[in-house]
Amino acid sequence: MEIPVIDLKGLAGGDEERERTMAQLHEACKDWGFFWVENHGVEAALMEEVKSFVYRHYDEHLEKKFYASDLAKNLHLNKDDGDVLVDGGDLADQADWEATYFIQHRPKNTAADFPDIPPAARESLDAYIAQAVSLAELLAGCISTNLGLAGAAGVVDAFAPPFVGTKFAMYPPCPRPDLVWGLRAHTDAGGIILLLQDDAVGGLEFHRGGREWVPVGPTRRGRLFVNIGDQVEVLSGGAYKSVVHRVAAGAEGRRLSVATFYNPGPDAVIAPATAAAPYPGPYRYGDYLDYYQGTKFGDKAARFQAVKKLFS
Ligand SMILES: O=C(O)CCC(=O)C(=O)O
Ligand SMILES: [Fe+2]
Repeated sequence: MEIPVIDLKGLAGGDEERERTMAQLHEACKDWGFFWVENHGVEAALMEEVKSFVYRHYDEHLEKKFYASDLAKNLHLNKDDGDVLVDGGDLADQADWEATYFIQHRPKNTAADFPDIPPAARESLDAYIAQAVSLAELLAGCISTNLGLAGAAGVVDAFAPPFVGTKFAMYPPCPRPDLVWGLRAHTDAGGIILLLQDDAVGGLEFHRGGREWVPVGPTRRGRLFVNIGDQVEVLSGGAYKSVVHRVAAGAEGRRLSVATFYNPGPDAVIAPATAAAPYPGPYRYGDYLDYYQGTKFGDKAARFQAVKKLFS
């Protein structure tokens, strides 16, 4: 089965078309937890400008540092000596083969803290983020409607004031993809995640139905990829699930991804739609996040249980 592709143009159509699109979105959230969107309102030219910036910034500022890191040096040693100096199992449990940086956009824009971003790139980034936030808010509104969550219970109000930030990532070619992941399996802590990713190199995989790993594959036709995080699962009372995903390290070609997280603000209070659901809440999102930092690569159900005990 193919990952759903939702054409968001339908939301602006007549009643029937809009209803059909809303139903497609509901099915994608309920049955998959991840999907592609097209006609999403984020300009293709801006997407290209952001990607060019990420490549250039990596080439100029990050690549050398990355290959000088202990992780990269150890993997090269292994390869050259034909000798296993690092225990593979342990390494894959401890490190990710990725070069990343994070910029916060809301409530505060921290792009100015990065002197390496030239003004023109900064302008493209800001414009891209403004459109990405509009898209996230559109999806948040549709998700709330589909879940029957009105007013303060809806995603936008529950998250207010939202935290928005972007993780820029490059997954460099890896000499030993058998020893390490690009990014270990996890669910995302927050709300709605918009992913602008590579159109040539794949590696991202989602664990569908807890049974099979579904490769997302390179981006086609200017689409963006969307997945939902733990807070949408909690708000929905489990109607929608955040899905475990990981990134495989690849031997050939580097992979780019730009993940924009539309999350609750730290003081937002999150609670499940129905009291009967086996979910924590109400809790402060900042408390959830503190607990998540240490358990990101652990079991989600255990995390929900622990948060319930600790904070609800
Ligand atoms: O790089 C990707 O495609 C996904 C990144 C991701 O899952 C994350 O940062 O949470
Ligand atoms: Fe993720």
